Amino acid sequence: MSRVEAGSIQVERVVKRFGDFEAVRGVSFGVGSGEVLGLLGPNGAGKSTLIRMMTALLPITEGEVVIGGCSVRTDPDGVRRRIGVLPQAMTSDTDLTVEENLSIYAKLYGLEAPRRRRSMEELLEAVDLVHKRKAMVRTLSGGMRRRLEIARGLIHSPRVFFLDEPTTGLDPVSRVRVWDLLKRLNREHGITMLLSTHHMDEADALCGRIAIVDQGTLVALDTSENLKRSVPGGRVGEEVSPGRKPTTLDDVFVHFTGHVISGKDPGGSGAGPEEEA
Ligand SMILES: Nc1ncnc2c1ncn2[C@@H]1O[C@H](COP(=O)(O)OP(=O)(O)OP(=O)(O)O)[C@@H](O)[C@H]1O
Repeated sequence: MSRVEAGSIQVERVVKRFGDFEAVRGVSFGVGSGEVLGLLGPNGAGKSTLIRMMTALLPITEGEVVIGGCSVRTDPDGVRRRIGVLPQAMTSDTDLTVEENLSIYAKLYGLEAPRRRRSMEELLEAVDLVHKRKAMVRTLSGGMRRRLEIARGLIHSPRVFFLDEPTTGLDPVSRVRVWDLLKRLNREHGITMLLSTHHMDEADALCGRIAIVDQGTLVALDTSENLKRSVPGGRVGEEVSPGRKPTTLDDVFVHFTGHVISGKDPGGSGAGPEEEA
């Protein structure tokens, strides 16, 4: 299989029904290998349901998802091997060390000892936690813990990484640090990323293209710039005339969904500041 295929995602006419309720209503889109796609939408739009189907956690009612040439319907285990997942909630074990958390996941994925050691070393380096390898997770700052969980999600070298609200709850410094890490992982390793977020600045900072979902339907999919231009009267960058404000992704979001953005907490809550230089 070529590298291009290994990191690609195809979502074809995907439907999810819970009883009579259609939470996802025939969504189709593709993500190219190495692309970073943002998934935006108001609460209840169907983002999590879509991601849970794409990550083989929830059966698809109709349609198909193919990741790296592997069907979620017919080969969910194959999909699980090809993808990494960063859940919204922090799920690392606080009573284990950084290294132990990584090691458990590496073993779960069946990585043999030499590859396990190599992968752990590379990732500890990548997420800048070498100096914390023996630290108990409960002693880490929120930002460090999130970086550990990013490393954990990549322990088996997946070509595709799903991230559910990767920086929610982090303080501003930690958020930017996680953004920088994700950008570097994408740039240097070509990892395809699909991330859901409630933060327009995050989508703008990280995502090559942005998909907006509302009431189970894909209502827009394009680059941030093109989305801004597509809003009536939308102006970006140098096109902005003096005295006029540029169109923001917030404006785009309101235009396509009729909702104002929820969950705007770039100041974070409760995760504590970074404890390191
Ligand atoms: N297991 C379930 N049974 C019934 N309805 C469900 C189930 N899971 C989700 N839903 C419904 O499907 C719709 C989409 O929910 P989903 O969690 O995917 O939205 P979301 O876009 O991720 O929202 P949020 O941003 O709040 O996380 C909602 O109306 C939700 O109540």
